[in-house]
Amino acid sequence: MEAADVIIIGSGQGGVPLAKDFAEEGRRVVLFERDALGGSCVNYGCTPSKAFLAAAHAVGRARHAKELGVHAHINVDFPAVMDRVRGVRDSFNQGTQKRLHDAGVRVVCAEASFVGDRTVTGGNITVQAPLVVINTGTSSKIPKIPGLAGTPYLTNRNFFDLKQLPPRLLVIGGGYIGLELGQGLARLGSETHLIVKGDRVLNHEEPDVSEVLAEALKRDNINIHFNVETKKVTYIDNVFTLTLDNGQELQAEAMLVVIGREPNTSALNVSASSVELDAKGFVKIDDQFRTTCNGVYAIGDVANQPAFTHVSWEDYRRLKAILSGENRTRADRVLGYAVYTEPQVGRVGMTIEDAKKKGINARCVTLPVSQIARAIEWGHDLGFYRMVVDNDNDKILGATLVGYETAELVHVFLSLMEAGATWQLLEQSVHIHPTYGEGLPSLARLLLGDNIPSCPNR
Ligand SMILES: Cc1cc2nc3c(=O)[nH]c(=O)nc-3n(C[C@H](O)[C@H](O)[C@H](O)COP(=O)(O)OP(=O)(O)OC[C@H]3O[C@@H](n4cnc5c(N)ncnc54)[C@H](O)[C@@H]3O)c2cc1C
Ligand SMILES: NC(=O)c1ccc[n+]([C@@H]2O[C@H](COP(=O)([O-])OP(=O)(O)OC[C@H]3O[C@@H](n4cnc5c(N)ncnc54)[C@H](O)[C@@H]3O)[C@@H](O)[C@H]2O)c1
Repeated sequence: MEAADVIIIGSGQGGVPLAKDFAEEGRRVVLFERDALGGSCVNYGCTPSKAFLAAAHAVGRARHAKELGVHAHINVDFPAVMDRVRGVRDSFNQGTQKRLHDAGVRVVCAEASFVGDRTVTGGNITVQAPLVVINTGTSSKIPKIPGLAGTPYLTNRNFFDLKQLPPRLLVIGGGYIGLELGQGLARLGSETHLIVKGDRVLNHEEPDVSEVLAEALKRDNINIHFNVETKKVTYIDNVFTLTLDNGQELQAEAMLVVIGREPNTSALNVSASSVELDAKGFVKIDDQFRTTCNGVYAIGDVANQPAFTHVSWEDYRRLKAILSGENRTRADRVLGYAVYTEPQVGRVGMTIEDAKKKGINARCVTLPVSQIARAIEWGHDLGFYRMVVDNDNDKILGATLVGYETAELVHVFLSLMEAGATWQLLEQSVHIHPTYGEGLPSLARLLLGDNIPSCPNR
């Protein structure tokens, strides 16, 4: 048995900086990682998917340029696209390795499991420490479709290893990953079918967000099959055949299965400790990241936090502050996120439905992007900006922005909400013409009762 000051399990987005900081302070830190350093974000998530979408959206924009009178001849060099994606991913992965090495973290390349309350084993070593942080993330949930097991289907784990563009693609799941990667491959040239269990894509979002996205996907020639389930899969002569419950059969050379995530806790053997899991297998934590076992904390996706990199990273900052004696919690932060389809979805805070459920006296206003001069000039007609405000104190409660690069624009709301601003502050702001940002004070002006947003030249 070895002794350390800190054990980190999993090199996710919070675990890596935590390990680095503690090691730089001179503490003995042991980090267990069973797969690639840097976790999902760096190796199978954000980094490769966004590098991939850079190519896909370049094609999409070139193709849609015909609406501007520009007719492009597009030649996709798919192996070069994917080489670049893997190059970006590898550089981030190597950066993670270097940061941990330079800080003096002892990295154990092995799966870790508990053998006692603060005692962890893996890769032929057993370590005990007063502080253990679990940052093991999630993995793809795989449906029990007859015939699926054993076929070379894709998940986010192996998608970025693709070498050739599949001529045809089936995507099971109409959530974040299905839409981002499905739209991406469609734009690069795969004939794409999206299989959606319910009656809309992105079903965690407001219904009109789903409508805009469905229209955008149709414009990319994606075939969306709503209200269907998959009954059977066969894979013969390098072709998948998917039988739907309405009897329809679809065929493709590639099939992407993206129906959600499940926590990486089964290998942890938490029953050897007092760490408790919830009914879905996530690690139970309190507002200060404490598990039910003294000295053991959990951060990021595995603790059932909103599954985003910036959340796991912010968990690290807050946990570090808590461990150094500050009275911080995870409960008081304004969280946003984005979906990197085209158009994008930028979200922060509450929707009007969320506000109503909480009993808040709230209202919302919505401005179609087609009312914004910049959108008209640039030929973008899909999307809308929406803001939710509290009627009692005028504070901004949330925003949904669907349109061009709204992942950037939504930060205006993140900052306003972090500052506790009222909508009148936004209404009085003078934004630059002609920009998409100009639509935000116009949106606020709708609360004054203006029917036509006061945007120059409109
Ligand atoms: C395709 C895709 C695209 C995404 N895009 C975005 C995006 O654009 N923006 C965004 O904010 N988020 C995005 N996400 C979500 C984001 O990747 C995750 O929320 C983020 O990685 C959370 O990380 P984490 O710190 O919880 O753990 P992870 O990054 O999942 O890391 C956990 C690590 O723990 C390791 N591990 C697990 N069990 C053990 C064990 N027993 N022993 C040792 N090691 C173990 C795993 O191998 C893994 O390396 C995306 C996810 C996917 C799948
Ligand atoms: N831009 C980003 O920040 C980004 C991008 C990708 C992923 N992520 C994170 O990763 C998480 C996982 O993404 P995801 O797309 O796997 O999950 P998701 O929860 O977004 O979507 C999964 C979809 O699959 C559907 N589904 C469930 N079971 C099904 C079945 N048997 N057949 C067909 N459809 C089924 C669900 O109804 C849902 O619409 C996201 O929730 C998000 O937190 C973030």
